[in-house]
Amino acid sequence: MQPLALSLPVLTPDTALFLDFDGCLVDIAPRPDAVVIPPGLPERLARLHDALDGAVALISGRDVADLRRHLPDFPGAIAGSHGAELALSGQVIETTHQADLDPDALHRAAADAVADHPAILVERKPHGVALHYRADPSLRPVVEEVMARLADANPDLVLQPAKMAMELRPAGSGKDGALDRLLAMAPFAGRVPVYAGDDLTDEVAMARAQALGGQGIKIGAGETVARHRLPDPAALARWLDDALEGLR
Ligand SMILES: O=P(O)(O)OC[C@H]1O[C@H](O[C@H]2O[C@H](CO)[C@@H](O)[C@H](O)[C@H]2O)[C@H](O)[C@@H](O)[C@@H]1O
Repeated sequence: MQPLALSLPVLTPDTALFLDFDGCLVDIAPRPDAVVIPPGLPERLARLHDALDGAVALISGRDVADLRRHLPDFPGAIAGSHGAELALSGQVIETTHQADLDPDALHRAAADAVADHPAILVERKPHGVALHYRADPSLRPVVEEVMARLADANPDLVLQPAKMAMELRPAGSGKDGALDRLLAMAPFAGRVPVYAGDDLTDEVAMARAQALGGQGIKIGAGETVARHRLPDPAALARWLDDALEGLR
């Protein structure tokens, strides 16, 4: 494991800022629909968007519509569904579809497979499905077995371990690819990426940001490739506020 630098990156006017959502901008909640937007978060994001000339993006495993429900006024780009969706200026401009993926059928298959375990939450996703075992962590082996079976039956999807959950996401999607796509377009192109995230899915994106001369910030505990760490979303919020002062 790489030693983590004690200092945090400095945001400069040529930074491109990439922020994960669950566990990074908002605290982890018992269920996906129970997350609480911290007071001041929408305003903080809007101010960052202004200070960085629009170069602020959300990059999440959630789909774009879900993120928009939680942050309806977020003015920046959103890469949703682990990068399978990309939205700029309120429009989804790019979607990676699996021609033969029927999300309803996948959701039904997952729900049927765990019907004997009501503590497992089945999350329907437009590009896959997630099974959550947060309500009863002893059910993790059940979730892993079911998801491995569903992955075998759906070769266009890949398994993605998450926090107290397993997901199936489109093969070829990923937050590193989302970072690359955004960095190839205005207003992100030519800027230095800074990526903050808390989960396994963020590791490839933080590695990519650092390989491109930028920085990764791991939120919370756990092994990471990131050179920097903050303990929780509240600490990230404080650091972002300080960074905003420096950008004025
Ligand atoms: O990429 P992210 O923005 O971090 O999203 C990753 C997944 O987050 C959600 O699940 C996680 O957060 C839930 C709410 O705090 C929590 O209950 C769950 O245990 C976590 O795994 C979301 O439900 C997924 O769709 C996202 O892919």
